[in-house]
Amino acid sequence: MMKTANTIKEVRSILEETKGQSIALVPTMGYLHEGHMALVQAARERGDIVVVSIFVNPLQFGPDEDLDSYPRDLERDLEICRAHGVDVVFHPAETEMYPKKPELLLNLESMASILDGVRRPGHFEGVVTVVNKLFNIIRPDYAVFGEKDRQQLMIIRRMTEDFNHDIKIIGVPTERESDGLAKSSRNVNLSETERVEAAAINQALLMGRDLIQEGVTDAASVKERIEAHVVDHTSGAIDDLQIFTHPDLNPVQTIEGNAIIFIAVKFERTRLIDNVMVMKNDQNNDER
Ligand SMILES: Nc1ncnc2c1ncn2[C@@H]1O[C@H](COP(=O)(O)OP(=O)(O)OP(=O)(O)O)[C@@H](O)[C@H]1O
Ligand SMILES: CC(C)(CO)[C@@H](O)C(=O)[O-]
Ligand code: BAL
Repeated sequence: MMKTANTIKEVRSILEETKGQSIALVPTMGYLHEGHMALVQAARERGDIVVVSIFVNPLQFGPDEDLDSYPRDLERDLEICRAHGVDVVFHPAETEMYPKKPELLLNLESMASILDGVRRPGHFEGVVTVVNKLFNIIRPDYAVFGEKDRQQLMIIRRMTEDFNHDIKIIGVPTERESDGLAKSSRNVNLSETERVEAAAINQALLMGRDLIQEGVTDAASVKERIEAHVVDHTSGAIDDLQIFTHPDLNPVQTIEGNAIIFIAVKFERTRLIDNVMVMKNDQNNDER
């Protein structure tokens, strides 16, 4: 039977009883969807005990961001977890995670000097701080994150290494709606029209990927074509659009090797992100 815990003491005592079994943690901010369940599935394949944490972490939201309108529905989330065989849900209150204003915040260097590290100042510091706390509270053997938030995944891998956490970080490919839109809790905050338009984000990325694979090497022209597609098909504004080398995340002008295209699009109430990997030397892309 699934167990739920609201306090650190409770979750530790539940996990104490599972001693000797491996633990796989799936950190989330709730309002769960099939993307989260792909993470749960990956966790289930590795760990004996699957723990899902649900915590909307205020520390990773900027003052003008959507902390208040971030969708929440704990009862629905618990039902979904139960139906997917999750063993433990950890759902702490803000006062449990931050009884005091943290004196120590983790600071980030170059990996947060691009993309959402720049667009959302302080965001990744908030993410790595809470993930570091979750790692210390749950002490998992595995922790699972989505490639939709690829920069986050890369930063968490690095934080795990820097802090010598003995935890294997698992990355899971992006789950998509049938029209290609990356599943995201925030999609519910799109208007009906925006939801239809938002399919153009992934279409544009795939078009960019195709151009590169057909031999276009000039990053600026690829970006221009992607931008034109999004502008023509949506009412959203491009907040960010960058092509970086994979896996080093260096800015690229002439695309010669593997690359990642990142995009962020702002609709009226909602900012969506997506990315695709472009493997130049073989056809083994991680996306459709
Ligand atoms: N479509 C998806 N496919 C795979 N993993 C996903 C997907 N959406 C979210 N995740 C992963 O789920 C974990 C928890 O993410 P979170 O709770 O913020 O959900 P989200 O849908 O990304 O919400 P948001 O709307 O805030 O972007 C993260 O590791 C994230 O990368
Ligand atoms: C990893 C995470 C749960 C930390 O709050 C969050 O950034 C998310 O949901 O991706
Ligand atoms: N999915 C990343 C969490 C955030 O946007 O704050």
